[in-house]
Amino acid sequence: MNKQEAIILEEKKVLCIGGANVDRKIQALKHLEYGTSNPALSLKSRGGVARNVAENSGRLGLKTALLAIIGADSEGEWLLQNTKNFVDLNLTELIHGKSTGTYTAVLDIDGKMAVALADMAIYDEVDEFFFEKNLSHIQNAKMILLDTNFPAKVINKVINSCKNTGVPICVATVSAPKTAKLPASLEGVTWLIANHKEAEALAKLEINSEGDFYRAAEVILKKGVERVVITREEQGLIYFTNQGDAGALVPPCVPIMDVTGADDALIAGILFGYLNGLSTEDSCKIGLSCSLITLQTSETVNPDLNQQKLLETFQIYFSKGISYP
Ligand SMILES: Nc1ncnc2c1ncn2[C@@H]1O[C@H](COP(=O)(O)OP(=O)(O)OP(=O)(O)O)[C@@H](O)[C@H]1O
Ligand SMILES: O=c1[nH]cc([C@@H]2O[C@H](CO)[C@@H](O)[C@H]2O)c(=O)[nH]1
Repeated sequence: MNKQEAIILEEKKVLCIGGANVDRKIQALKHLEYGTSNPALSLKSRGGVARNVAENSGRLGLKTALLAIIGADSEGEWLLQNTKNFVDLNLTELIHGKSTGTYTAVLDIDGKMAVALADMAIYDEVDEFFFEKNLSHIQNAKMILLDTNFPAKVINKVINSCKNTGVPICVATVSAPKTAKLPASLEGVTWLIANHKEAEALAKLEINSEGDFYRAAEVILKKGVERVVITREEQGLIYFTNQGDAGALVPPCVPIMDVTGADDALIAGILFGYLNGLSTEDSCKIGLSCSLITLQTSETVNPDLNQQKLLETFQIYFSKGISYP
């Protein structure tokens, strides 16, 4: 049996492509005062959008692999050790002479991010050769999750491959500046998940009202996306599909420790619902349940997440009228 046949025989996986970072979070102990020193508490956590979605998905029981690059340094080793129990890391490469990506966020007393810095020069090392080398895995995935950490050329090639093969793909926009790396045509994209600022950047319009959220979603759909989700912090999210389904979902109020990673948990939950045959609305409710679980921990991925916890949270807040898979 050659390598190609072995890949096809293997159980298909959700392949997450993009960032794997070390997160450094500094939580203010009182309301932040700018231009002076603030008392704070520091925390190091596993991060990177693709890695976070992969870990959350793995914890939910989906067979998941990560296509990422990390530095051949102690931070990279720490990341591998803390990811390998949930995610197949065979495709994740160690790069000598480059530092593992870091994300440093300053959080206000309420757990909301005040400012964050992304030191991720390592992702510039990802080139078309890296894509070609991994093409058979991309073509044979059950589903692709693609974030916008890698260079535009690579992002473009992954989206094109999915368009040509019909492998479903979910794009996570990551940040407003990185949204600019996405191609003008998003044909072949099954899900696109963006926050308020990322949706503004992608749709090239300001979102100031309820109607503006739907206007932005419509512009994004016109680029060829099948389903778009725009998240909006405590107001939850709106979804809009090219089949004409649309709606707004508002989560319940829960005590918040740290918002970092709530979006990545939401994406993993949406993928879990979608791959289990749920509707767009119900997949989004599963996603919201996962983000509620993440908001209540200071870790970027809640180590207590599992299918049982998801089911309990989902039933408490959203069970009415849904047939859970
Ligand atoms: N304050 C909050 N209260 C309740 N839910 C929240 C809150 N903040 C975020 N969420 C949940 O997390 C989801 C994603 O949050 P948000 O819109 O802030 O995206 P994001 O900025 O990409 O998130 P992240 O901070 O994880 O990068 C929301 O759709 C919502 O379900
Ligand atoms: O440019 C980026 N900023 C932030 C992240 C990651 O987002 C996560 C929170 O949603 C966090 O873990 C950070 O590493 C990234 O991968 N790229």
